[in-house]
Amino acid sequence: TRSTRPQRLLKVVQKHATRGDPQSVISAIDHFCRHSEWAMNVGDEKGSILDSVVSELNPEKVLELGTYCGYSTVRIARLLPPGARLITLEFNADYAAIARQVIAWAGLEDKVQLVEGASEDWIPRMKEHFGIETFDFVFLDHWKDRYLPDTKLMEDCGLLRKGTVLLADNVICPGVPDYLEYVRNSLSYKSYYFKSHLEYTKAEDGLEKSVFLG
Ligand SMILES: O=C(NC/C=C/[C@H]1O[C@@H](n2cnc(C(F)(F)F)c2)[C@H](O)[C@@H]1O)c1cc([N+](=O)[O-])cc(O)c1O
Ligand SMILES: [Mg+2]
Repeated sequence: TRSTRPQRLLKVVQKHATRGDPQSVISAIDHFCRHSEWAMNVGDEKGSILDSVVSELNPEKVLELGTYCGYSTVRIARLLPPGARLITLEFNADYAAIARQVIAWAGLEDKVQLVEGASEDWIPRMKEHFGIETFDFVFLDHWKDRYLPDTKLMEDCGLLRKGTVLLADNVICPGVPDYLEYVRNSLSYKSYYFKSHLEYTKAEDGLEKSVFLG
């Protein structure tokens, strides 16, 4: 039977990227998705904005919601200092299996912990299961109707501290209107919009950076 898109992405990485070289993994995926088959990676244009936010913050503890094939996982983990940790949540076991291999090909498995399951099950267990008190940086790129409830859940679980940065993908396309309204109007956040384009297309999209004020 026909392969899946994530399986085709992994094959491209294993064929065209160099083991242990995260940039070559990123470039191989971007080239394939721009010239052969679109996929819902944050992509190179929004990815550069993601890079600049991570580099400026230098986070020790990172949470990613929505691993998919591991493209943004690799983008973030490659910039983390030694000892820093990235926990990435993925609901779909098939996607998780692909992402593990992409992350390993990039040589970043020591910095990344991929956890399979639902956010509402794992967010409340971050402290007792992973020994995480609070996160320094959260990248939201999972189901768009989960951005707001999961943000409220992270608040309620005490996982955000003064200065924690949330960066949300797709705030225009597909869009996350309830999340945007919340972070832009809540007195607990200072929010900034980074205008960009939907990955590998000319459509408008953007990232929303929201700093938790405690
Ligand atoms: O739908 C989009 N993304 C949804 C992404 C969803 C991904 O997040 C995982 N997840 C679900 N729950 C969890 C957690 F964390 F809760 F466990 C993780 C899903 O299994 C999937 O791999 C999307 C769509 C477009 N587009 O143009 O249509 C462009 C994009 O950049 C997109 O991100
Ligand atoms: Mg996205």
